[in-house]
Amino acid sequence: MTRDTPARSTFILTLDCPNRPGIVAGISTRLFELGANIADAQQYDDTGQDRFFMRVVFDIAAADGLAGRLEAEIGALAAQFAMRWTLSDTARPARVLLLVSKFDHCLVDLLYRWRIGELAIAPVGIVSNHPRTLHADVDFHGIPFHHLPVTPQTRAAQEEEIWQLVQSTGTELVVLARYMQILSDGLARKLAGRCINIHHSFLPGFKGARPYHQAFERGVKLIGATAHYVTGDLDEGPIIEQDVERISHADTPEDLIRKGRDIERRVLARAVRIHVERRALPNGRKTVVFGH
Ligand SMILES: Nc1nc2c(c(=O)[nH]1)N[C@@H](CN(C=O)c1ccc(C(=O)N[C@@H](CCC(=O)O)C(=O)O)cc1)CN2
Repeated sequence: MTRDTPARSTFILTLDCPNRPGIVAGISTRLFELGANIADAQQYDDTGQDRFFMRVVFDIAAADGLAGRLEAEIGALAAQFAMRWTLSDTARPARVLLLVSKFDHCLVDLLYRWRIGELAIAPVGIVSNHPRTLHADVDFHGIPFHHLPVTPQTRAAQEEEIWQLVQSTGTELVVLARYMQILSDGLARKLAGRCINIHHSFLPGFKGARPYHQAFERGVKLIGATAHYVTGDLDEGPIIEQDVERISHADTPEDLIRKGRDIERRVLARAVRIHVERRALPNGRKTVVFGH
């Protein structure tokens, strides 16, 4: 951009609504009238649910109060179509709270991708139910670390501390980076649609604890990892991303855990990117994930 070119902002609009004619025309016309340029548009018509999904990336002349005006204009149109919608300024990274337990390979991987600018996130805190000494060799780059130990007796109080942290830091996304505590229904509801977990199996196989040991006993030939939104039903939340790798009869549970670490890391990183780029739209028990 030269000195004379006026600054432009880029926004991502996502929407879903009952399907009917005129949705795309309505959105594109309204954006045109606002002086926006549509750079990318993807849509999906779920004929089974009679529901329409769309993701639009557009740029527009930067101006004070622009986001507020866009929200008012799009909100008026959304009301006509009974849309659920989100509008994000791509210049503002998502504020992310990272939760971890003993195993920090996914956490370290996310911090690396953030540090090199690959992931557009703003880590606001790291929470572990284990002490900082367990991760003594990990540089958290000044991100506040919160040791919040938990027992069955203290779970409610510990979750309240997490919730207070979410609110006080303006957290927009909570990532369970191998956080091995089951969130209560209450906290899962408060974080609906903005809490991602990495489960170390190819769901729906091997839910719950120790999935690699379950897989070893079953004699599988593929292991995998699944990133999903967290709900009150353990490991049942809408799936965002998955991947697998081949294993053999000669692999021990420790081999599966070792091979699984790389799958977990890349699946979680992809899911966080999909979420912060607003490519995942909830669709009942499933998700619509637009291309990238
Ligand atoms: N409400 C939800 N909470 C969590 C989910 C979820 O889908 N919904 N995913 C889990 C992660 N997870 C598997 O990926 C998982 C974590 C923990 C357990 C478990 O049995 N935990 C024991 C304690 C284990 C320990 O202290 O080491 C427990 O909480 O009683 C199973 C699966 C994260 N939370």
